[in-house]
Amino acid sequence: MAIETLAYEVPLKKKSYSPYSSTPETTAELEWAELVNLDVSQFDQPGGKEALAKQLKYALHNVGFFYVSNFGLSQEEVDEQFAIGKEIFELPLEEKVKYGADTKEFSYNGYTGPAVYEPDVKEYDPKHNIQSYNIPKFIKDFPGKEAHPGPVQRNWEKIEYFAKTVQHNVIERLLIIFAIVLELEDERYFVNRHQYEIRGEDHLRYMLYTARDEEINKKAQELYSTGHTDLGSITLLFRQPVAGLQVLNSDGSYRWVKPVKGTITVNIADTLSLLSGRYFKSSIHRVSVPPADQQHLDRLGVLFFIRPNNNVPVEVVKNSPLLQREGVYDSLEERSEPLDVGTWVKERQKHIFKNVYDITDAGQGKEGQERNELEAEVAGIKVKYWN
Ligand SMILES: O=C(O)CCC(=O)C(=O)O
Ligand SMILES: [Fe+2]
Repeated sequence: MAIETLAYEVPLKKKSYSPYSSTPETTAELEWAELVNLDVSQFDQPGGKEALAKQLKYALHNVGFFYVSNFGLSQEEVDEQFAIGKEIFELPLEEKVKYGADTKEFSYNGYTGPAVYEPDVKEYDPKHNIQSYNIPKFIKDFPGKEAHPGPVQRNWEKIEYFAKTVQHNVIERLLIIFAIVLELEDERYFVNRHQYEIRGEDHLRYMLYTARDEEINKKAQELYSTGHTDLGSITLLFRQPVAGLQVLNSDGSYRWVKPVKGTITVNIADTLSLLSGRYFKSSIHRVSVPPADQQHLDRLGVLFFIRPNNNVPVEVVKNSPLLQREGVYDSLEERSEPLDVGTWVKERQKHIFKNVYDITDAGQGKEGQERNELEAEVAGIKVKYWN
């Protein structure tokens, strides 16, 4: 059976953009995580999605990270997105801040960087060298291209095509695979909770880590970002070969996540984990300073942060034979009041803005506690941050 017809239109491809040249891979000997690679072009073959579910099951529960390949976008189309990101960050700061995210509303959409949310942030603060430009879904709830800077305006149709192709070829297929893993009668259970046309706080993010001096890297404990879980359903990372991303292994040590050409790196995030009764693992990850031969390179990424629709209740999926057998239903956290995804996302973003960025020194919580001790309750849900 072919994937259901699109509920939204994928616009036609436009003429190609000049590609952003790739950098060589690191020659450093690093401990890489071993991750499965899902060939999502198998999805529509007979027995394809069931085979993919089988392949993914262990990683979903135990690892929370995997790769996706053959997703129907050429390397050239991916490179174009890196070129657009590069052009955005090369704009003068005065121009970028015109499109600054509404941090008072704890929104991420638009430009963020030290100049926007923390003008006096220390240069060794993990957030000092990060800039992002976030674009929400291409739906009527969000402003059109006129609300964005030149490089986004000029490439609007291309970005829309890219985002919707990813939604159709990767996200919807993964959501069906997740339902098959849980043995749900309704394979579209998660798809129906991630409808493109319905408001949700998903976004496409161009993200740049600017290379820093050795001395500053040392003060920052050799980290670009400290350990965390993502808050949405899944995160997709289109990457260049600059190593940095690390996942916390079951033995308590971090492993590097290799950028593999032709793949998207995917990780499971908190909200999907919550919907699965925490059976799906929201992976703990961080970004290290790159290995010595890449430390001088700026590190650009193109990411998708996927979330369920705002009107979806944060509640564990019912009637999963797998969750039943695994005893997940017997040990669920009680909730006294219903919570919807929109409220949860907003409260969590507020918490991240107020607490996670408010660190007095690299690697420490604001009251001096170690970062791996940071634990809080947000909208009645326990959240944690790690070193
Ligand atoms: O840049 C990366 O590789 C990962 C970024 C990340 O973990 C995040 O933005 O949540
Ligand atoms: Fe993350």
